Amino acid sequence: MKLMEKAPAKINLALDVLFKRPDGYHEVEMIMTTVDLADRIEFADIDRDKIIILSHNRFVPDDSRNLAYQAAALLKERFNIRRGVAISIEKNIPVAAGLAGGSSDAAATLRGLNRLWKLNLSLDEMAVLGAEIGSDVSFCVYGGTALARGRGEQITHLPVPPKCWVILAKPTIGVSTADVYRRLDLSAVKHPDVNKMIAAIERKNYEGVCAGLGNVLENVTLQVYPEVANIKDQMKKFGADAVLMSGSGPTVFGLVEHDSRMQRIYNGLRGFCEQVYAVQLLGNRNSVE
Ligand SMILES: C[C@](O)(CO)[C@H](O)COP(=O)(O)OP(=O)(O)OC[C@H]1O[C@@H](n2ccc(N)nc2=O)[C@H](O)[C@@H]1O
Ligand SMILES: Nc1ncnc2c1ncn2[C@@H]1O[C@H](COP(=O)(O)OP(=O)(O)OP(=O)(O)O)[C@@H](O)[C@H]1O
Repeated sequence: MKLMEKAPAKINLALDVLFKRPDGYHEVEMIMTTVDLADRIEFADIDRDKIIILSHNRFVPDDSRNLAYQAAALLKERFNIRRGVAISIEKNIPVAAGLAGGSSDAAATLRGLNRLWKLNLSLDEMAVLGAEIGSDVSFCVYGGTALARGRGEQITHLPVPPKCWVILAKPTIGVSTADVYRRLDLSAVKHPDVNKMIAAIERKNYEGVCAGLGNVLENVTLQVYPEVANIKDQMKKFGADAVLMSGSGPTVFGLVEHDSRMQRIYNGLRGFCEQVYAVQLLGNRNSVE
């Protein structure tokens, strides 16, 4: 038997870090939302008791370093599954971009194998398992829009944000999340107002969402990679209503309401940035269905 799951990318509309915890992780408050750019993952039964990862993207590991592999291995171990599976990843989300591509693949693998292996797990149960794989995986199990707390695994669902275009631009550098958190100096950050962002989302107030964008990791990455600042400047120049780096970067996103302005920004950025996407903000929980 074969089945398919969609694994959408996320952006962080707000990312605040409260403090560094004794376990080395950082306590965060983030507003995450899914966008209409997704990997497609196919799961197929195979005869041998083995996990096989297939992908045409040379940056995607095909062994136990792959987060989809780790999700399958976790389910096999936890539920004593003695079956094999071939996991084919059609990679559409840029890798090491701050868009949770690997985490979303892991979450889609939990959902897909839950169906293939008839495990009967709820989304809440899969979200708890997902946290063992990575901090962004729990959110990705649900998709939609949420406040994520703790190290990212405590999820409170939020309504769909106001409709708009999201232009994503990824400079040709890969950023290590661990490295960005390590460099963060909490005494020198400007904290975003996460509650204000939640209120703007609840009221479907597009201007409020634009005004509230903020990410305490942005300056850390900007200082190491000036090309990220350059893309931010260009996006503003071409007319984005608001611009922010997603997650630990390096992808920058710009929000815009009108189709014609979206087209202008997209065309302008394509001139000097290879990976540019114009996508819709999905933000509802059906985005993973
Ligand atoms: C930057 C974000 O993507 C924003 O959504 C997340 O906070 C990071 O999520 P992630 O990539 O799933 O993170 P993980 O794979 O769990 O952790 C990677 C590394 O980032 C650091 N890390 C991550 C999450 C967190 N709350 N505090 C941290 O300090 C840790 O050094 C960890 O070793
Ligand atoms: N399924 C996967 N897809 C892409 N990268 C993966 C996958 N599994 C493991 N990786 C590894 O994870 C690294 C980070 O890639 P990923 O695309 O998940 O980063 P990211 O978007 O910055 O994640 P996050 O926003 O959660 O920090 C890659 O360099 C790659 O080696």
